[in-house]
Amino acid sequence: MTGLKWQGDKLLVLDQTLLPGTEEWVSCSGADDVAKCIVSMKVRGAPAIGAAAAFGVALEAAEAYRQVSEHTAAQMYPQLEEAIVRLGKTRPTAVNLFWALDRMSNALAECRSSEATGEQVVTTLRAVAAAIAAEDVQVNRAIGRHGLDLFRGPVSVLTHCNTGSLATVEYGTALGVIRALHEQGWINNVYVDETRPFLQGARLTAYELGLEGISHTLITDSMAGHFMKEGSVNAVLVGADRIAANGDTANKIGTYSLAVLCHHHGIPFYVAAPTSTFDLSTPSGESIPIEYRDDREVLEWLGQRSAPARTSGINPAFDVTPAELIEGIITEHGVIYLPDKQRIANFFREVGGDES
Ligand SMILES: CSC[C@@H](O)[C@@H](O)C(=O)COP(=O)(O)O
Repeated sequence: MTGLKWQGDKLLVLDQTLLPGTEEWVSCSGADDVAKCIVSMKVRGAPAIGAAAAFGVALEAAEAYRQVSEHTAAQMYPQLEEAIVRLGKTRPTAVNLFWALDRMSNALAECRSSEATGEQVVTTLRAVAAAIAAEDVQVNRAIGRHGLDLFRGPVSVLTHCNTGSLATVEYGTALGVIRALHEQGWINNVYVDETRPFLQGARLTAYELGLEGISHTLITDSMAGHFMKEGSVNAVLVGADRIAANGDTANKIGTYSLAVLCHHHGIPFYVAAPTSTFDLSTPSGESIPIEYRDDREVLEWLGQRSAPARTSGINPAFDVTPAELIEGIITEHGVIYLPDKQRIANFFREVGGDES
């Protein structure tokens, strides 16, 4: 399954806020439509946001090309630069958004320096966006394969938030590893944290696992320790929104608590993420920007106030897990065991990634 359908002249976004009850696709024809989908969480999950934003820039190029009278690329650039800025302001934590927008920006700069025609700009940006989406699927499948190296046979795992096809372009990161384990017949059960307050686990992960026929049990976030203590959980697998140069990892709020619980119970805690989720220019988790969302997500339940009228709330959407609590980061190029600054730098040197 996928939550993004690229149709060349438009992007269809599966409205994730309505799942699992209703499958409704929203049609986007420009960067603003895509930005609104990201802000309202119709599309969410770090790699999915990146791919959607890239398509948003490509759609804007077609829109700009239709509007310019003489069809010269020079007239299109200000509109496209504005679109990139607009998309970059949608959500602050998931670095894949900025990674994808940088790729689109670089493509635009190349068009400019090669004096491309307006039509060539449209074609180029469409091709780069489509490549970002296609690569994501391949990368997730590779993460799934490398994740198998960590296991020898049947296991029960616990996961948090949604890291599946809906959070990516297809297949998923942590959920991709779970899919790969399931394909081996190695999943006894998946404990799915409901993931308060937005319920990505209850609404989306349970939905995806159900579609795949993967055995799963929904729990509230606060039950994780109980099931670890009774020996029901063999490993925890989560995704990431941004990984700093020293391995500190920002992910959905509640991830840090899971890592601490794993440490206490001697359960391996794994992060599954593409190399595009590493931000090597951020030295440690302290500098990762954390998104604070509307307090009403905490103070209300199904749109009805559940807390007393005068009670205030606070809603950080992500937390940071220190690298020392992470047993391994599963990437498309292999696993970085016991990640730290040196091991991550060595890894990127070996795989030939950008270390700037
Ligand atoms: C492959 S997804 C990794 C993370 O993006 C995911 O676990 C997560 O935290 C998503 O947060 P969200 O706020 O739903 O966009």
